[in-house]
Amino acid sequence: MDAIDLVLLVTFIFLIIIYYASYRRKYWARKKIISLKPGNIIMGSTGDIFLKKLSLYNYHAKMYEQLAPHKYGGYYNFFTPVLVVRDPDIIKTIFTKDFNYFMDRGQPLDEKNPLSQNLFNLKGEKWRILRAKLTPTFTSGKIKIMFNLMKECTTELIEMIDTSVEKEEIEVKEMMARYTTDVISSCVFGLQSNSQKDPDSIFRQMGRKAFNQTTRRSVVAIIAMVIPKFREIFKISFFEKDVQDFFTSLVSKTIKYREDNGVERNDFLDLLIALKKQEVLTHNSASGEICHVEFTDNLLTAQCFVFFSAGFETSSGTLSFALYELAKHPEMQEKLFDEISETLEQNNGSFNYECLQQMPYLDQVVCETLRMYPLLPSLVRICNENYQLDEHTVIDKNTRVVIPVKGLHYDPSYYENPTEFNPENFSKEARAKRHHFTYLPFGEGPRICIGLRFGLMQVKLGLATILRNYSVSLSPKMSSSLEYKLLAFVPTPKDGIWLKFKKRSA
Ligand code: HEM
Repeated sequence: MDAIDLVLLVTFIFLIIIYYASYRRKYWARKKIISLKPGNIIMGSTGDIFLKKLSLYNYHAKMYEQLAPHKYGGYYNFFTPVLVVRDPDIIKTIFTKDFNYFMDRGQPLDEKNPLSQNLFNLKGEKWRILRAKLTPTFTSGKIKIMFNLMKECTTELIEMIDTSVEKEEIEVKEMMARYTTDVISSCVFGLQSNSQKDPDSIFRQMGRKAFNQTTRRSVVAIIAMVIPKFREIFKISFFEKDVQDFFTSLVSKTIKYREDNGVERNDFLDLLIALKKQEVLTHNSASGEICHVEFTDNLLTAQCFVFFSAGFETSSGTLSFALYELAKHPEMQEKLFDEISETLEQNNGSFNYECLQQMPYLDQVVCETLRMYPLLPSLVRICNENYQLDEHTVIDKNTRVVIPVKGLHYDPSYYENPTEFNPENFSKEARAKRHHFTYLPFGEGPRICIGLRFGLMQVKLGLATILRNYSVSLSPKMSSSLEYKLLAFVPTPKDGIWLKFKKRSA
């Protein structure tokens, strides 16, 4: 091939891409649905992430603002049209009444990878059966039993802060991750991860690896934006192989040990082993087909893994953001400290499950933290059948539907001065006035976070324990607003969260 042929070939390929892009980018216009300007020829509306250095975390909030005042509208993720639903009534219908059309998140599933068969990824009937079986594992009764395991970890939390408090300042994101890693390891696997004593414990190393924004992960994320099925086609797991191997071997060894020695520990693993004994689960789906789900060791391992991965980073993030906001607002911190002191006085100086549930201001602070810093800034559902959204619009089968959680949480028509941290947003009166579907830090409907109660409990226990012992203030190197890593899928402050801790007198 000579140089002219090569130039012609390149021009031809370029023209095909332009033609394909401009055809795809007219999708919303063809459907007469309002949409954002297609933006960059290759990247679509997503170009803002790369060109304007807008973090993925802030991106969907921006979509939400730009599509105002419409109830819904489209944008283009590279070449893929995505529907953003802004209206809380429609969101409610999608999450609840018409859930059957929007059951799945469109996560890639790899039949050969045991860890991929977890509750977060699973689709359709298989998800439905597993969810029904796992739900009783998370009742308040079961969480209450695990409370003592959780509480043991707070003794080490205080020891860990005591040993670090001599330092000028502490990076709390990492510190809180060490606490939640210990809690989750104890309550899920029944093992002491020792992450609070040893920052480089194997559990913490694996947890860090599972969430770090590596180059590999960024490249995979970008390719998956261009070709949504990329990970599914090439069976590319989100988690690195050594992380997967570590958890697979850990769970199988622990199950064997417990089964051989008749050990019971009242943790998630015990509850999952009990399900295993129920053998094959069958269910007659709505379509009449029979679906079999066998509760094998692999399926069990996948659930342990998702409890670990979904459980520690979300809770440690919430804790760190709460401490950051309380450091910025000493008057709120003191109000919370007073509530903690009173509660302790009435409970012989010790927290129990019930008293933590009965601390209204603690609840308001945690809810407000989750409003300002939702750990999943948007929720995704795939429409599995053509769906009549309203009298004008049908959503086509396989359309990706985004619920812009962060956008709703920062909408001034629902939250006055949304960029200000204000726990009064969650007073009884304020809650009663607001549409329920304008606050979605745990999602909603049948696919709502299964670990909600557990997550809230570990956050509240951690926060109350810390504030009972220390007051916190901002390190001088912290600015009053946070910048986030560009492609991280949970909000990750670029330079960490640095706080000063001062021991309170006993
Ligand atoms: C503050 C802590 C937490 C936050 C903010 C959080 C948030 C979320 C959100 C937003 C979803 C998606 C819901 C939807 O799509 O409608 C989710 C799902 C899920 N979460 Fe959590 N989560 C937290 C803690 C936990 C914990 C502690 C566990 C387990 C021990 C857990 C396990 C899961 C699982 C398994 C799912 C998938 C549920 C399903 O698809 O049926 N989460 N979480």
